[in-house]
Amino acid sequence: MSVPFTPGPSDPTVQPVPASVVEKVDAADSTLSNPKRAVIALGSNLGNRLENLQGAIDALEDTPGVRVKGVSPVYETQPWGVEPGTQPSYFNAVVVLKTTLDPSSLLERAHAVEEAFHRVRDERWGPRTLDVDIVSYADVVSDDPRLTLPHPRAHERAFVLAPWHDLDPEAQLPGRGSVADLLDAVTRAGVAPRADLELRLPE
Ligand SMILES: Nc1ncnc2c1ncn2[C@@H]1O[C@H](COP(=O)(O)OP(=O)(O)OP(=O)(O)O)[C@@H](O)[C@H]1O
Ligand SMILES: Nc1nc2c(c(=O)[nH]1)N=C(CO)CN2
Repeated sequence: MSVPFTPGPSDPTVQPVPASVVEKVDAADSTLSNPKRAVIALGSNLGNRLENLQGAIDALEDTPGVRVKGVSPVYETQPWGVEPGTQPSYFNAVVVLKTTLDPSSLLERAHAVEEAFHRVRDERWGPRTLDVDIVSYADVVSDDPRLTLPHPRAHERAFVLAPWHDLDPEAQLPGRGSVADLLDAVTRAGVAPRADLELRLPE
C-alpha cells in the first residue's frame, strides 16, 4: 500500500524560502495578473530606417509578455546632441506597450532587439541602425543608471514628445508633467512629421 508523501516540519529536504524570494515571486504574480503600460522610443539613422523601426515593433510584439497597443506617426529629425551635419537624420517614433515583464527584463529585451539590428555601441550618441529606449514604465521613478525611469532625457527631446503626443495627447511623463506642456517648452526645430510614411500596428 502506498502512503501519500506529505512533507512535515521535520522533513530535512524542505528548506525555508528566503523572504526576498517570496517578495520577488509575489511581485511577478501581481505583474502577471496586472500588465503594466510602458512607453518606448524608437530611433534609427542608419540603413533602411523605416524597416528598422517596423522590425523593432514586430520584434517587441513577438516577445512573450509584450503586446504593442499603439504606434505613433513617423518623424524625421535632425540628430540631437551632436555637431550639425555630422550624422544622417533620424526616423523616430513612439510605441505604447502592455507588458507583464518587469522593467529590467523589458530593458534586456530592448537591448536584444537592438542587437538583432546590428546596433554598434562605440561613441555616445553615435549613429545607429536602431535605438530602443524605455521612456516610462507605469509610474515607476528610479535613478538607477542601468535603467533610469522615466528616461532621463525624454522630457527635453521633441523627437520623443512630438510622436508620443500625437499617439496619446493626454499622456503624462511621471514626475515631469503632461507631454503637451513639455512639448510646448522645447523647440520643434528639426523635428518634422513624415505623413507619407506609416508604421503598422502588428495584428
Ligand atoms: N530608460 C532607459 N532606457 C534605455 N536605456 C537606459 C535607460 N536608463 C538607463 N539606460 C542605460 O543607458 C545605457 C546606454 O543606452 P544607449 O546606448 O541606448 O544610450 P543612447 O541611446 O546612446 O543615449 P540616450 O540614453 O541619451 O538615449 C544602456 O546600456 C542602459 O543600461
Ligand atoms: N534626432 C535624434 N537625435 C538623437 C536620437 C534620436 O533618436 N533622434 N537618439 C540619440 C541617442 O538616443 C541621440 N540623438
